[in-house]
Amino acid sequence: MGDEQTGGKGHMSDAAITIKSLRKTYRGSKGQPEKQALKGIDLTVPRGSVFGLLGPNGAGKSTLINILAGLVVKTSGSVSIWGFDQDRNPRQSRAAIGVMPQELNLDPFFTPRGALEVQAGLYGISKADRRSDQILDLVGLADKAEAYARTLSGGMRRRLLLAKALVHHPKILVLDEPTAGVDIELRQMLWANVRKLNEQGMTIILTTHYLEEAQEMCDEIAIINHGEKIAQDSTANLLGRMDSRTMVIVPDRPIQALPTAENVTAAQRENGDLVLQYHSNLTTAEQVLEAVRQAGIRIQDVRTEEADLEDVFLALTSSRADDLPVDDPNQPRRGMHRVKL
Ligand SMILES: Nc1ncnc2c1ncn2[C@@H]1O[C@H](COP(=O)(O)OP(=O)(O)OP(=O)(O)O)[C@@H](O)[C@H]1O
Repeated sequence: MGDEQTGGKGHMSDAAITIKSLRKTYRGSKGQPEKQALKGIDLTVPRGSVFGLLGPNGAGKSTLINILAGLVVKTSGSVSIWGFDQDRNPRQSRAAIGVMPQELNLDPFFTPRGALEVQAGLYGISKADRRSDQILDLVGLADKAEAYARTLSGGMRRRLLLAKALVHHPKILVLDEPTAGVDIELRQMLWANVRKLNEQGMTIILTTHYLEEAQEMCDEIAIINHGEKIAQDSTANLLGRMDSRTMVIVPDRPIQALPTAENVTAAQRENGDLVLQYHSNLTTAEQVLEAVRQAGIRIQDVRTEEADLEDVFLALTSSRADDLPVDDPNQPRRGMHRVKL
């Protein structure tokens, strides 16, 4: 019935979160100009997804998340959480979402169990419905249930923040930079939990600076820049947009001259490896190899590297969206992890 009214696909109740024309302007204080942190964002987060919200520093991610969490008041626009309008149904929309914040602000005088009990009280969860021990167990804090928060390590505090976000069994869990500066063990615990919760049906929204992580974890990604959404697509489609390829060839002896071919950039690394860059919609791998043979180079070994989310991100957030970053193979690429020079 709802489908008839709305044409089906865009029906609010199909989405975990629907954001329309969301704006946030921070008032300038002490002579500072005002700051438009969000300039009219439209965003739909599908139910059941692991959704990545990415953007460079200052793009507006925290502002967006804090609006979802009810910590920042929007300037205009609408936010609907699990079908509940934030303004018209504040209680239901708040109950549908749990947020694990970035800051480790915990009351030092509470124990983890105490902190969860207080949180449950805030959400009006009856004693019989509380699952504090189960949640502490999930985040690996069962043995610290009675330790004071001030005695907990940074990692344990993060676990407790995750536990607090889960107390009221939200439909949607938001994680703001959950793995910034955490050790490998905690990172693995977090991702294992995220996967488990998602399999149980929870919608997950996360921001992360680790694009490899976003690529691995997220079904769908939105990229925001300067307060505007500049892309939203499935992770696979975003990656598919990039057709840049890098072929690295280990020649069997020092080379005399670089191969030349149209639309192919060739360079040599200090270790003698040959780096050829091309676009798969312009040039085939065979054409690249042919140019290599033409230059009299014999191949001892070869590998190719595809674009990853980092490339997509850089391409989209560089000043001209249609201007793919041009790689100088003699220079390490920004944040590049696969090409070791
Ligand atoms: N309380 C505030 N008052 C004024 N300006 C603010 C305030 N909070 C954020 N801003 C500004 O709004 C813009 C967006 O900030 P926001 O923290 O949302 O970005 P972000 O994408 O989360 O960045 P980061 O990854 O660095 O946290 C920035 O230019 C920031 O300086």
